[in-house]
Amino acid sequence: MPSPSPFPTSPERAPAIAVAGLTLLYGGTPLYDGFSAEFPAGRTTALLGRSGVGKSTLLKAIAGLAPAQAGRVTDGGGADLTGRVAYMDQKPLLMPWLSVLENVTLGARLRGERADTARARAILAEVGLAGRERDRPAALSGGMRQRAALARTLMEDKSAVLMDEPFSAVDAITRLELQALAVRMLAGRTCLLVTHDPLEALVLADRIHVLEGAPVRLSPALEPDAEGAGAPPRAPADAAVRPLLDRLIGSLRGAETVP
Ligand SMILES: Nc1ncnc2c1ncn2[C@@H]1O[C@H](COP(=O)(O)OP(=O)(O)OP(=O)(O)O)[C@@H](O)[C@H]1O
Repeated sequence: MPSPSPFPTSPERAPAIAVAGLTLLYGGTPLYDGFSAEFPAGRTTALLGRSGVGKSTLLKAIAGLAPAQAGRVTDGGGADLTGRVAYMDQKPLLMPWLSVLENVTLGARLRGERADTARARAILAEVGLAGRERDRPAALSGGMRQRAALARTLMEDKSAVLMDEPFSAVDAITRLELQALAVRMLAGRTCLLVTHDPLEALVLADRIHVLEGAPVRLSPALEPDAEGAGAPPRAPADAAVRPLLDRLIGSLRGAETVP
């Protein structure tokens, strides 16, 4: 009998992610000022923007980890998202005193649940870390630590997933493999993906926004499928992807730089 997938389809219906009236100041300057946006249920939305514009802060605010002065995050129908969201930080944030396997099963143990170590091992194998389960994070390369953090996020099996540059530290081939894995595991979930790479956004996302300005504004969504590029994952060299890449690079060039 084939072994069950370590990525079961989430039993819960994926929520939309609706941000309403987000206001957040750093040093007295509003980074977000009454910002509202809705990201559709069951879809992957990529967020691009120049360095420092506020992409990570938006993800953190949605995860409840940024010090917002005002604003509400709901499923689009008024219910909050508590317990339904997995968040992967830009930095791997692994506990240095725990093994890789213990880091991946940390969420369950913090909740007082029995950790499913068989599933954790299967996910670690999927991200290319089979055989490294007992290592401490310090014994891993930067890219391996990022993959361990990705495994911990996948382990959470939430219907909404926030990922901040999840593939930035890995080599080109590993990146392609992890992108394919992400498409498989994110199917049916609501995902917000922060990336610096417009091509990565075009490979993975159903919708793409560029963040710009201070306070932040969101560009209208680019929907590659509606532009004839098909559904993700898209081949980076696909002829329909190229003009969209040019368009996104143009939007990023034209975006107001952040002081
Ligand atoms: N904890 C903090 N305290 C003060 N300022 C902060 C804090 N976190 C972020 N900022 C500031 O908020 C702005 C947006 O930061 P953020 O990390 O969200 O940008 P980003 O678009 O994700 O950047 P990058 O692409 O370089 O990761 C920056 O000017 C940054 O210096």
